[in-house]
Amino acid sequence: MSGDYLDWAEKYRPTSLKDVVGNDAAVKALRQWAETFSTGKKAVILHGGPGIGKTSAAIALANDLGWDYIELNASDTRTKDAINKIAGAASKAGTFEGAGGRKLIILDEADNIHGTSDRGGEAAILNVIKNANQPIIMIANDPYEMSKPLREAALMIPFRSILTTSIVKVLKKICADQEISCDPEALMKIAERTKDLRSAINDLQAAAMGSKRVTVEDVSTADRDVPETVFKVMGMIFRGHDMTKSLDAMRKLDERPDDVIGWVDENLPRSYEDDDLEAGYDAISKADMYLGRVMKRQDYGMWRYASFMMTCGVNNARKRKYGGFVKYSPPTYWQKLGRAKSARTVRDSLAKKIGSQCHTSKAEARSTYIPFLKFIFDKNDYAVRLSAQLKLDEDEIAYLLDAKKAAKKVSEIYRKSREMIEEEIEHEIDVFGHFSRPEKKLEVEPEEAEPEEKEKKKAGRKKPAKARSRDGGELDEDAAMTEEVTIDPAPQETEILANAEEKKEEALEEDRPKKQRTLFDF
Ligand SMILES: Nc1ncnc2c1ncn2[C@@H]1O[C@H](COP(=O)(O)OP(=O)(O)OP(=O)(O)O)[C@@H](O)[C@H]1O
Repeated sequence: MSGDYLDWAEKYRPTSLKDVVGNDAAVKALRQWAETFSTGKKAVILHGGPGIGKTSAAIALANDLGWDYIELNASDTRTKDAINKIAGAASKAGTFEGAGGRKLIILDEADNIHGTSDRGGEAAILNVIKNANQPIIMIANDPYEMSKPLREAALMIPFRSILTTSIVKVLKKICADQEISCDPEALMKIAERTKDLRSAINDLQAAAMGSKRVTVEDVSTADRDVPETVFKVMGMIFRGHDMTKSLDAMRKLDERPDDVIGWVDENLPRSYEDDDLEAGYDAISKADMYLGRVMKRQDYGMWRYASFMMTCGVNNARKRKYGGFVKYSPPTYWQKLGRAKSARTVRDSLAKKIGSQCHTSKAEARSTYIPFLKFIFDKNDYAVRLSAQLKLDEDEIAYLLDAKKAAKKVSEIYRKSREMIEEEIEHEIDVFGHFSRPEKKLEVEPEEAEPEEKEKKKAGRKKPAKARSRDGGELDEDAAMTEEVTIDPAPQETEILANAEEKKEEALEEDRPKKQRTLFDF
């Protein structure tokens, strides 16, 4: 196998019938039909659910028998011309023969032939089946969507879902080839939720993206993160054969049409090309127009047309067959909106904090103070002090610095500001309780004070345990203690005590680290 495939389902498509997993009876019947082609029916219909190996078996058969093959899509209006050409060429001996003497026509989506406006397609196929000497394999999910004459002209070979154990075997082989270590439980989980090998391979690829190990968590996270129903609807719109099913599925979704259109818009360019892409955008623009009318006229009946255009319209825009793995994503503008919203929240909480410190409105804080703060936050020293003063959290610091929350600078400023706040609290407690440091510095004691009074006063200062708390009860006790000290002093004593208090305050002031009192007091 060669080529650098992005799509694992394509990369691991079986090239020989012996590699087709499961469906042994169907594979056997197909081989027999091919080997007895000249005497039997000219066409077969391989039918069954999606992703179980119908197309793979057809291609593998051609490989095994050395036949050339051409893959056509029944829903493509150009198919009729192509088939006519092939049918015409087939009558000319020699020009149409592959290495093994045959050219196989693989006609995909044969059950969708009625979906085309060009009914001539079906007649052309019938004509080829009847007149040409070349084999045709028609692939269909639901053969009863095909006309009776077409069904009767072909041999019907049913394909069934693949056993979970067989799916696990295929996934294991892929893991080995990709050099990925994979929890058997994770493989089981992938296999159990689908009977379709293509989906299982896609799920494995999605879970293994960017890693060389796949765990159950990877598989479950993929489940959890994505609202699967939206993804299913995307699959029906971009890959489904029945446009009405996509509309029904969308209606059952718990999403508003104005949200679903974002999904369709996001995933359209990943799913379609060229003309299909253009036609798809055309359908989206019509859907958008109806959504606009809903808004303008408040006429929610218009949602019906919008929904129709974004599902059936986009589905019908597809004229070609697309293979390949498409990882559907939520609209990117949601992600942007999410980011913008969180930035708005941070800005508002910041404005509130500034507003209450500076006695200004939130709006004023937003328009005047925040830009100024952003400017002075460049000076690291100010940033720490301001962060402490405003008790900023990391989001708010990051906002002012225009940095990511995880940035080292942000966590550094945050840490230092928290230390500063703690120091400040401790200091306030000290001052409030009148203990420790001031005691040492205070040299002036009122000599005349009664020893008993002095004792009481000292005892009053040494009440740290209670002074630590600011609750009412303890304050009262402390206040009572002060009262005891100041009760009925002699005039001289009053003056001396007042002096002593003044000096004590001065000493305290000197001893106190420079505290920023207002936001802009540096
Ligand atoms: N039976 C199988 N054996 C091996 N690989 C398979 C089998 N079925 C599906 N696959 C894997 O899934 C991919 C898609 O399978 P395939 O195109 O054969 O499905 P399909 O039945 O034709 O589906 P659809 O009806 O949607 O076209 C293949 O490329 C291959 O990787």
